Amino acid sequence: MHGPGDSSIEFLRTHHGVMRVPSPKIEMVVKPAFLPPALCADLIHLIETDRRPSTLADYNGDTAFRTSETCDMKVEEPAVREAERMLTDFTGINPAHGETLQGQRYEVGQEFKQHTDWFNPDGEDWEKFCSVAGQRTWTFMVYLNDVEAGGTTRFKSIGKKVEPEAGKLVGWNNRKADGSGNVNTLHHAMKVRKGMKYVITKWYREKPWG
Ligand SMILES: O=C(O)CCC(=O)C(=O)O
Ligand SMILES: [Fe+2]
Repeated sequence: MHGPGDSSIEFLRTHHGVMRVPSPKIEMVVKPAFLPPALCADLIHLIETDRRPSTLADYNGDTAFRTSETCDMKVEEPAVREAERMLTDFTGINPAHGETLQGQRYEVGQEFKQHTDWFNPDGEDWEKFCSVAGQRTWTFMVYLNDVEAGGTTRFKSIGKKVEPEAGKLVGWNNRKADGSGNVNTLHHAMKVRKGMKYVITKWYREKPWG
């Protein structure tokens, strides 16, 4: 049995249209057309009107590491509430374990270089980011638009590339069976070559968030 901050492949596969990425190294699913086009458009509008330069939890000295812009999605907005509700139904995770839904916007040339979403328990930022809510359990992100060129999310160690497509969801377990971080979740949001890219991301924690 898994905890309230956790999802499972078995549960996710009960939803219509969910594909498991066929790799024993990672628990990962893709579901095309998870969010309807009108909701994607509303979320894009919110990101457009309220964005700031993205930050890094573990700053590594590379100012070009994450060049996108970020929006903390406000639950007062009906579109955000609807997306949150759909994510709760889909993941089966108690929403109290979710971080604030985050929007991302990438212009041509912007990217988020290879990283994991889980934190290193031996790193200096563990205390700051994980002492209360614990490790990140699952990541679920949704592409909000079709990108003209580029913007692929590449998982190098499993040889998987996920192409942006309006409404498509991708989700993965950040941990191995023993609860430690899975290095096979390393991923790179590659540079947008043409057009713009918008995504929303939901990260879940072992313990309740804030
Ligand atoms: O935009 C993407 O394709 C991935 C974003 C990402 O990895 C993140 O925000 O942690
Ligand atoms: Fe990431």
